[in-house]
Amino acid sequence: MNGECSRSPTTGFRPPFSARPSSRPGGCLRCRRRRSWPWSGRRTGSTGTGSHGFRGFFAKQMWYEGFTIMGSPVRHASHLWPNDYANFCNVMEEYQAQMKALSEKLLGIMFKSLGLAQDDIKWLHSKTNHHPPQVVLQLNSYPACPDPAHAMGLAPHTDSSLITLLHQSSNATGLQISGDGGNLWIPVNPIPGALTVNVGDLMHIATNGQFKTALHRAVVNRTRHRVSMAYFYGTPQEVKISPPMKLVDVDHPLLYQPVTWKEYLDAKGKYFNRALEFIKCEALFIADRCRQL
Ligand SMILES: O=C(O)CCC(=O)C(=O)O
Ligand SMILES: [Fe+2]
Repeated sequence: MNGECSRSPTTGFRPPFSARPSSRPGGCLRCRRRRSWPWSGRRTGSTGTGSHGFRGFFAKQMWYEGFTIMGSPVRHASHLWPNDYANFCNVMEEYQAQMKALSEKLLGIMFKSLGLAQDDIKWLHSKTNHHPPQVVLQLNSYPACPDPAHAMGLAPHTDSSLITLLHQSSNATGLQISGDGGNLWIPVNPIPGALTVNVGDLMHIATNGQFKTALHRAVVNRTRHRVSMAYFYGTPQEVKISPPMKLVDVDHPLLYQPVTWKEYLDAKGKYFNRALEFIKCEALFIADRCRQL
């Protein structure tokens, strides 16, 4: 971890999870007096509401709460808004359908730009593959924070997906990206009507490092409550990801061992931002270690 986050005091803040449950979906988003969404602390397993899945890697709590959706959000939404969850669920399902189509189109273009044909990436095409790609929709909320310089929204991380399509609310800035391992951070400000596309770890593996995974973070805002929606498009559960041989030659040796997304997520769960290092091909891993001695 870097910068201001690591220097932050561990006291002085109340976490932003103070709202009462609302009976109306989105009601709290419209209410100026409420500082957060009503869903903190109800995460069970990998879906539902609460703090971020990777909070365990950081000593400090993130100024953040989220709602993770895989497939239908009905179970969690009906718990949050017992009398009125259908509209929310319909919108989320329609959004996921649109994002899926867009992700497949973008991935096709990205692979094509590397000279790859459909046959080289058969696993990508859900129509020809019996196992659908794994996808996750993550709703992120960053309430206004009284001292943004000493708080972290979402800690520096790379996404584990192939690609992530990110919608940011246009009322506040927050997303930042780093091309140099976290020394310099560049804002990626929202453009109304535009999505941000992040290259994730799986794409990095699948293209033998030609598309590089993007280190990013979200900072918080003193007066504005910011929200974002991240749609993570991954690979089918059982598929071992490794680059097509067209991307491997003497000048571009195979960088990573073949992994399924599940195996990669296990590595991410253990090593977090160093997970890619741990799935490197053994010879490269040893060479890296020797260089560090
Ligand atoms: O809120 C943002 O801009 C970033 C969200 C993000 O990086 C994520 O959900 O993985
Ligand atoms: Fe992310």
